[in-house]
Amino acid sequence: MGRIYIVGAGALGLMYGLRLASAGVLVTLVTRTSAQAELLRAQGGRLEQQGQWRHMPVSAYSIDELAELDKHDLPLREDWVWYTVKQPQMTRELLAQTDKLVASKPSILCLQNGIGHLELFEALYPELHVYAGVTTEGAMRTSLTEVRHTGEGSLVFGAIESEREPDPEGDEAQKMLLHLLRMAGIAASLSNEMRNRIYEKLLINAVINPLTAIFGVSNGELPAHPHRRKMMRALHQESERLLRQAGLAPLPEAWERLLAVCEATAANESSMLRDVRAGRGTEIDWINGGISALAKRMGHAAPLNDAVTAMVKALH
Ligand SMILES: NC(=O)C1=CN([C@@H]2O[C@H](COP(=O)(O)OP(=O)(O)OC[C@H]3O[C@@H](n4cnc5c(N)ncnc54)[C@H](OP(=O)(O)O)[C@@H]3O)[C@@H](O)[C@H]2O)C=CC1
Ligand SMILES: CC(C)(CO)C(=O)C(=O)O
Repeated sequence: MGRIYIVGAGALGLMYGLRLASAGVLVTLVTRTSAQAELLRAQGGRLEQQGQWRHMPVSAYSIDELAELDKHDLPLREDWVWYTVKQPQMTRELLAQTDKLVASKPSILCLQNGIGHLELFEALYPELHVYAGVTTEGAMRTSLTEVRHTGEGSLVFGAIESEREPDPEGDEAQKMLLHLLRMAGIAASLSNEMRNRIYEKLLINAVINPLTAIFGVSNGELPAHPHRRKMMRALHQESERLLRQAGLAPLPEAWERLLAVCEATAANESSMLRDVRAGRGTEIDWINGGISALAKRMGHAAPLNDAVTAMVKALH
C-alpha cells in the first residue's frame, strides 16, 4: 500500500490526513514548523466529525527536517505527495524545500482553490505526474493538532486533460488513491475533465470570496442585499463569459448553483474574509487575479475581476 505525504498540515491537510490515517492508510504530514510536527508526533491528531472527536497517531516531520531524512523515510515511486498549502505559499522556494520528496517521481496531487499553481509545477517538474484535485469538503483547524470537518462534500481529481499522453502507470496510481480514499470513507471520484472542474469551482470562489471579503459579510448575507446581489450577478457574468472563452463547458444554471452555495454555507465566513480578518495574505491573485490573467492572455478585458483584485489587495 502506498504512503501519502501531505505538505501543509492546515485545515484541509490535517482533515484528510487524519481521516486517511484512521482507516489505516500510511500518512506523513509535513508541517511548516517543528513545533507542530513535535506536537503531532507526541500527541497524534484529533478530528471532529458531526460532534464526535476521534484521536489518532500520525507520522509528521517539519519541512526543515526533510533535509535530514534518509531514503527509507522518503516517498517511493508508488507513493503520493499532496500539496495542501494555500496559493501564496505554493512557491518556487517551497518546491525547492520539498525537492527531496519528489526525487523518486511519486504522483503529486494539488488541492488549491484558484489557478496558476499547476503551471508552476509543470514548469519545474515536467517529468512528474501532477494531478489536480477539487474538493467541496469544508475543514477548519482549531489548534496545531485538531481539526473540525465543517462540511460534507466530495473530492474529484485527475490529470489535466489533453496535456498528457495515455499513461497506464498514472491510471494505476490514480485508481490506487481512489481506493485508499474510499477505504477511509471519503467521497471521491476520478475525472478526465479536471480543467472544467477547476473552472466550475473558480466561478463560485470568484464571486463569493472577494465580495464577502470586501463587504465583511457571511456567505448567506451576500445575496440578501439587492445591491450586493447586483454586483454578484455582474461579476458572475463577466467571470463565466471569460471562463467559457477559456474552455469551460456550458454550465446550466450556473447562477442558481452559486446562490445554492451561498445558501448551503450561509453561516460561513468565506476563506478570503477569514484571511483578511486574520491579517493574512489572500488567494485573490489566483482567483480573480487568475481570471484577469487568463483574460489578458486571450486579449480580453476583465474590468470587474481587475477591480475586486485591487480592492481585496487594498484590504491586506
Ligand atoms: N479549508 C477548506 O475547507 C478548503 C480549502 N481549500 C483550499 O485548500 C488550500 C489549503 O487551504 P486550508 O487547508 O484551508 O489552508 P490552511 O492555511 O489551513 O493550511 C495551509 C497549511 O500550509 C502550511 N504551510 C505553509 N507554508 C508551508 C511550508 N513552507 N511548508 C509546510 N507547510 C506549510 C501552513 O502552516 P502554518 O499553519 O504553520 O502556517 C498551514 O498549516 C487552499 O488553496 C484553499 O483555498 C479548498 C476547499 C476547502
Ligand atoms: C465555497 C466557499 C466560498 C465556501 O465558503 C469557499 O470555497 C471558500 O470560502 O473559499
